[in-house]
Amino acid sequence: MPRTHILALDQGTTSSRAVVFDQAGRQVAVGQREFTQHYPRSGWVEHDPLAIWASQWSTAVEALGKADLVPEDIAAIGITNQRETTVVWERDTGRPICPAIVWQDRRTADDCARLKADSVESLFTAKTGLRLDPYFSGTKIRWILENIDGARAKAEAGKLMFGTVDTWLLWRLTGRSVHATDATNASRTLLYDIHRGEWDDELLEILGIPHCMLPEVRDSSGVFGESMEGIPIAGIAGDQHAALFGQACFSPGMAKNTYGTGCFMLMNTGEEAVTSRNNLLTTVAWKIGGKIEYALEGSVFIGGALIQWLRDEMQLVRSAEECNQLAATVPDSGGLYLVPAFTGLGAPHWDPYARGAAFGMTRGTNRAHFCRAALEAIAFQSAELADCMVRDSGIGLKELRVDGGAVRSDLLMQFQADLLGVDVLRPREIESTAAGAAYLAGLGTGFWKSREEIEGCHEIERVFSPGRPSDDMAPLMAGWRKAVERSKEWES
Ligand SMILES: Nc1ncnc2c1ncn2[C@@H]1O[C@H](COP(=O)(O)OP(=O)(O)O)[C@@H](O)[C@H]1O
Ligand SMILES: O=P(O)(O)OC[C@H](O)CO
Repeated sequence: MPRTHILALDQGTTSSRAVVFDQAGRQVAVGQREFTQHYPRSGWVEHDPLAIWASQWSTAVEALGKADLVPEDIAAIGITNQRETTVVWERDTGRPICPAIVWQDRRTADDCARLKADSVESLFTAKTGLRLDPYFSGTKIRWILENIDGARAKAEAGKLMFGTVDTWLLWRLTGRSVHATDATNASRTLLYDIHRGEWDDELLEILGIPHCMLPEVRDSSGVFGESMEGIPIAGIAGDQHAALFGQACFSPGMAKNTYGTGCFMLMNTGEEAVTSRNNLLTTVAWKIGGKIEYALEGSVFIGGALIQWLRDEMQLVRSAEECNQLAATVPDSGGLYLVPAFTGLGAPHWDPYARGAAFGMTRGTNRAHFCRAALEAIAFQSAELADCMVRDSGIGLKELRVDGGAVRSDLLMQFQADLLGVDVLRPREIESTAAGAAYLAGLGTGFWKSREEIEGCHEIERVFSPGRPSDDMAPLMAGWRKAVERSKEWES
């Protein structure tokens, strides 16, 4: 019997998802499960690696069940994942030695500041395309080696394994036999030279991380191993890279923005690793057929999570939909700006000490204004990224492809188009991340033959065109920039 479907495992920050795709690239079933976030101290964010694994596994079972398929129907598995989140486990027992340190975690801010004072940031940036920020895995690994009893000795003796979440899932899926990652995930660790395409011994030495802990780095598309059910695992990419692929942004200058927990804008720059002069990151778009293609990236830490915060912590609304309905009852935010620097600020500000703030409140400020300001904040942050990207690449943005949970908000999409002054294209399947993982796995096994075939699977559901003159938008953007400046260096 021919294998007819691809299974994408999309391990996100707040939930694990499994999505089954058919040959036409259409989603036929989805399983999704949230798992617990742990905030043991201010600025710390942790996950239980076993909860990640259990939730991911159960969503796969759920999705196959919903699609009425058995493992023998699946041609390949693609894995895509929250990036940078750091897992360290024992080679022998498979037991994690501590909770996973999540990408949002700021515990290594002081370590990064010390490294900056040692003037090594330019070295890290030149090799990795990143910055010395607690966001990335490198200083998180060092924290574990220095703070978990016996970890350093065990690591040096080859008894510990490091992995980003893709590696952790791959290792479990293959019955603990394959310890590997792909070049996109490696490019988020601060340890990988994106130009040479290798782990970098000089950076490992500076951070005191033994090479033997690291996974082998492979292409993003191609067979990594087989799951215990005999399904080839044939594609791996960090979620933002997978979304770029899933949105068929295959040519230089094409860009996408994903509105999930955070917002991540990536622009394909082809074979050229463009160095940013505007505080963006240079990253691996994907590695296929042994060839690395690159992207510029702007990473905003809190996007859709601001809406969750209004719902869960502030209890201002019962759902994201209600937030949108309320926001639509007012013509504007009434001068209110919300800066969601809950875990510091990412691109282009890079301030781990910034904290969330609300500015411009008056006696007339109400719940609807908060909802509107929250949606607008997501768009303002993304507009700042687009501005930097255009200046860095020298390529004018022709359109922006969007995806992720928060693009369900028409109000947000329209406001984004108004701010950017270009069309915002929302695809039929807003889960581009999962689609990208599926495409990479499908290409890796011959299920799909070419990028052209994949382009044919990509359908636009709605185009939001700019509807307001730029003269209206410039003062709003100026107000946003003022608010951001005031939220900086709050905690020190
Ligand atoms: N209708 C909506 N309007 C605005 N935001 C929404 C809406 N629906 C979902 N969201 C936001 O989208 C985010 C979830 O998107 P998703 O792509 O699933 O995130 P992740 O992969 O980061 O877990 C949540 O933060 C949620 O608040
Ligand atoms: O889980 P997401 O979709 O918010 O993505 C997280 C990013 O990969 C972090 O860099």
